[in-house]
Amino acid sequence: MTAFVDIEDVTLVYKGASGGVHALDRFGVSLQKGEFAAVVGPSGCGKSSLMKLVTGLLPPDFGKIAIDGTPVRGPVKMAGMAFQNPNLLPWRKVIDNVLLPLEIVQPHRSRFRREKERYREEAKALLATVGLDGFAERFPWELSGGMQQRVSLCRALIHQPALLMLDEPFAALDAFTREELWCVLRDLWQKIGFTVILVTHDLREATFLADRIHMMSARPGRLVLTKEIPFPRPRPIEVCYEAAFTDIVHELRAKIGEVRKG
Ligand SMILES: Nc1ncnc2c1ncn2[C@@H]1O[C@H](COP(=O)(O)OP(=O)(O)OP(=O)(O)O)[C@@H](O)[C@H]1O
Repeated sequence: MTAFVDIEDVTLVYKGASGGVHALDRFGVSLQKGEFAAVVGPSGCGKSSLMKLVTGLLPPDFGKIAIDGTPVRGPVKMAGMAFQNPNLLPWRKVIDNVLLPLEIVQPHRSRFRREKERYREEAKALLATVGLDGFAERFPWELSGGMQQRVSLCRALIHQPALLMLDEPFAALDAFTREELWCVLRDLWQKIGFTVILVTHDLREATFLADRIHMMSARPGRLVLTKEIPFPRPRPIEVCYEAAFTDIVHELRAKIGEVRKG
């Protein structure tokens, strides 16, 4: 089967006055359509750089990336993105933050004015799916951090991207809210069926959510191992408290420890 996301042998060097930073070295993984992948690794190993390459915000120095068979040569329209900071615009209501990509990304942009009511209904339905029914007309600063991150997920998904790129989206949340949001993401993914690349430091998060976890070495980031997560779907949150789950987390933690020491 051909891969939906194919990252092949990518190398990235940030050029600078002091000789450059070798961020990624011949990194490669591939994802099937609808797969949930997590990328973990020591701090500074090049995880965010990988996200920039896959979304076409930076070109690799070597190697190639293709999405759905098309080489990435510039910003990728079929990707939605969410980051650690929800980055909502404080002067726009929740619904207008969610609608923002539709004002930018074609073909929605040309239709937006004409079909605004339909789009607003879609945004409200998506907000309801993440538990924010009735919050569409609020401003971001009236919402908790977890609620803002739910809005950020809706904004990433409103244009129905085939690929969702997440860079530490839950890192700033408390442990309970984080687990709640894992379930929100799990449910959205199961309902809609997009492909996900999740960058995270949290090994429990990766093990709960992902089909496969890819571990990177310390910088320059190389692929060290790929771990298949065997728990059946749908996964209840209780799986995180089972011995088999904890064993995987410990195994990954030990491996990251080795990788950090080089
Ligand atoms: N624009 C840039 N110019 C120069 N060096 C950069 C730039 N962006 C990142 N780097 C360097 O590239 C390396 C990889 O950075 P990156 O942010 O991709 O790592 P990361 O794994 O996401 O880090 P963390 O886990 O701490 O978030 C780091 O050494 C970083 O300092």
